[in-house]
Amino acid sequence: MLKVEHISGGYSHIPVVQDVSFHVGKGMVLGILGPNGSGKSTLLKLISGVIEPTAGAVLIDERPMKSFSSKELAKKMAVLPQLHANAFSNSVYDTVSLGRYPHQKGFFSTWSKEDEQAVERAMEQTGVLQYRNTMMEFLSGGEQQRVFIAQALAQCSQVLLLDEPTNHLDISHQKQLLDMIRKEATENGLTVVSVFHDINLASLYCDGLLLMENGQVKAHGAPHEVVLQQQITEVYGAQVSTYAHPEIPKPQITMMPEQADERQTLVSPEQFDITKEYIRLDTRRPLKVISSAVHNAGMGWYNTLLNRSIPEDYNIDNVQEETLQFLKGNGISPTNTVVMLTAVASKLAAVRSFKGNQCSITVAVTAGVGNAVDVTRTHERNDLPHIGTINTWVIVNGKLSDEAFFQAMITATEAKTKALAEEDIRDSHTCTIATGTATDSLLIAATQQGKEIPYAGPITEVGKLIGQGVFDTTVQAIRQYKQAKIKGNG
Ligand SMILES: Nc1ncnc2c1ncn2[C@@H]1O[C@H](COP(=O)(O)OP(=O)(O)OP(=O)(O)O)[C@@H](O)[C@H]1O
Repeated sequence: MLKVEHISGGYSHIPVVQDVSFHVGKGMVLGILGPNGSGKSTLLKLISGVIEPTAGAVLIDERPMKSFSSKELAKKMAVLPQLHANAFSNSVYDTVSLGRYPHQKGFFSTWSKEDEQAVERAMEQTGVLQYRNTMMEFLSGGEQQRVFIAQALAQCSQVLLLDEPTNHLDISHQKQLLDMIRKEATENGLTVVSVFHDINLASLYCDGLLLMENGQVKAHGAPHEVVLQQQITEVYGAQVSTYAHPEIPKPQITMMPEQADERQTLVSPEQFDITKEYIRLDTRRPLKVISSAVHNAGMGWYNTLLNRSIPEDYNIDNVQEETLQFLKGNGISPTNTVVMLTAVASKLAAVRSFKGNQCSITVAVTAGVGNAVDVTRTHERNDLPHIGTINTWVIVNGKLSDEAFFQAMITATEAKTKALAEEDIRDSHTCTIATGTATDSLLIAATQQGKEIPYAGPITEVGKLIGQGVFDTTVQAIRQYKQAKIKGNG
């Protein structure tokens, strides 16, 4: 649809954009990214013909842009510029209607039904219908921005060029506008080229991204090929971190602030609060946590870890709501706390620390093994999970990479399984050695301070600590559980 071939150009012979080429297919959205002054707006001006290229060409449907009359071109391409100097002394309706100029025929133009429909539709799409008779100067910056977008849409062109369309818009209107543009592209074949300052928005809404640096193309491709941690850090000169969007396959970035919280946090068993109701750890600085807990599972940052002792007849169907009530009732922040549940009495928890040369860990385990299962034989049974759970926490005084977090989970699970074998814990149905229970939960947390620990497999220092630590602590917790059962107070 739109082809830009080796285009160069700038202002009064100052070359800004140099040798830029790309192609945008019908119905595609291309986002132009780059730091201030990298030439994004100049590139848009070269494409729209506002400034004459010194080299290269722009083609629409394989036809050179130069060969279009200005009215013909306006039917093909609509432009939303960054600044709107002559915006005022018009009503909203009149401003949007200006977008129909290219469709007027003859010297005495007539306003057709089609013109009226296009204006009404554009005002509706951008949510400015309610302001139709209001003068532009009485609107907020964001409302004016939406009117100008309506004007560009009313033009009903095949290509839409936008320069920071979400500038001035709050998050709700950003979403509304970009959802609408995306829909116009996908459903009605509108081709869009838009400058973005917000890399995350560009990644969410664009099919392709073009990253500019000093007037040249630094990278061009799908969002996952352009939004790369090192590339963005280098081009923008700002330390960023990339992460996956939690719901859709689009990369996102976040800034890394210079002023991090540097208070040293070291977790040790003495900091655990063990009451009748729970085993609790509070830390000064949040821990990075990955867990299969019942409350705040997954990956996140939390100041409080809770392994809550519940009665055997606890109603698990209402667990989310009940947990929330429990936390609120005890003045514990629901958004800052990870919660596990156990039917084992808190006093039977084993909490121990293990020290290496580079890091240390604390392991806390409650081991209710009355209903242990052999995972390799559970396909032979069809009963529901019974209460009886091994809850394992591993807290590392150190900085784990993502890879190390997952390796720590594997290492801890293997060590737990070995502890069950050591203690001859068996599946009551198959009489084979159990590998865990039906509802085991695991938590790996780290202070994320100090030099990064890249791996946590069994032959790394932290892996060795986790292997020995989880094994010893689980064995101790199982023995305490067995003892209590014998005495009848477990
Ligand atoms: N009208 C102009 N006359 C002369 N130089 C200009 C003009 N407009 C922009 N420039 C220069 O061209 C270079 C690129 O500017 P441009 O506006 O294209 O960058 P940009 O990537 O859109 O920046 P921003 O993110 O700040 O909007 C800058 O060095 C700028 O000073």
